[in-house]
Amino acid sequence: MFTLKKVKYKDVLNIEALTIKKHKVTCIVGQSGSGKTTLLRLLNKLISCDSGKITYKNQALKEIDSVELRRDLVMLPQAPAIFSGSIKDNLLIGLKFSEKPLVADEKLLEVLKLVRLKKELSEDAEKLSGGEKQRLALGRVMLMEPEVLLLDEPSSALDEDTEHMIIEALVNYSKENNKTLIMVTHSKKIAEQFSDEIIEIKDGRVLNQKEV
Ligand SMILES: Nc1ncnc2c1ncn2[C@@H]1O[C@H](COP(=O)(O)OP(=O)(O)OP(=O)(O)O)[C@@H](O)[C@H]1O
Repeated sequence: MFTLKKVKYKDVLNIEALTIKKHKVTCIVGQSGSGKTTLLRLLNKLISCDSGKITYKNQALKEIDSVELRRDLVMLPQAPAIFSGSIKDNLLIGLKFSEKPLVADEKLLEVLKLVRLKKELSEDAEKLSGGEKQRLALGRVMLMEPEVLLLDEPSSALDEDTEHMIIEALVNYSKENNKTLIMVTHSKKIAEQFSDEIIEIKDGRVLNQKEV
């Protein structure tokens, strides 16, 4: 799905070769500051590499229109934005931005259940806790049903039990719907348990890529 060859980005990333497979769960692990977020941003074309080549579905990423690309991929940043308004507004905003058809409340409630958020659609989103906001943002991304989900520490604000539940639900959802899930995580335990492949980054380089 993605291939990277001799990719350099400033002094931050220097990747000889890397492949990320379609329909798999790939976890990216590594110390803080090792370049994990930068890698996701390169894949999402938020930034471009200084040299080397990245391809997506065998096409050079630089030749793919960013708007087209983002119909396929959605990235959830480490600190996702929550907008003033209700939970429903916040769930629908991703669909509105990407000009996708809106969905009925029933579907929204299904997604809330999936991310284990026991709240009413009408509740004020800004009053949610940090972990609840993170789950709401994850629900927003899942609702957009992209082919590829790029998630930057989607469970960093959650306790271990909730984290486990959410990641499990997310992985099941991805497998059942043939999604490609690329996820940065601080947790080696989560990576070992849920991924098909683990990419370990150290000082901007791929230290290890292994099938689990
Ligand atoms: N555009 C940039 N120019 C220069 N340095 C950058 C740029 N973007 C990121 N960096 C630096 O690159 C390093 C890697 O950043 P990155 O956010 O990718 O790390 P990370 O592995 O995701 O870290 P964390 O786990 O703490 O989120 C950091 O030292 C950061 O300051």
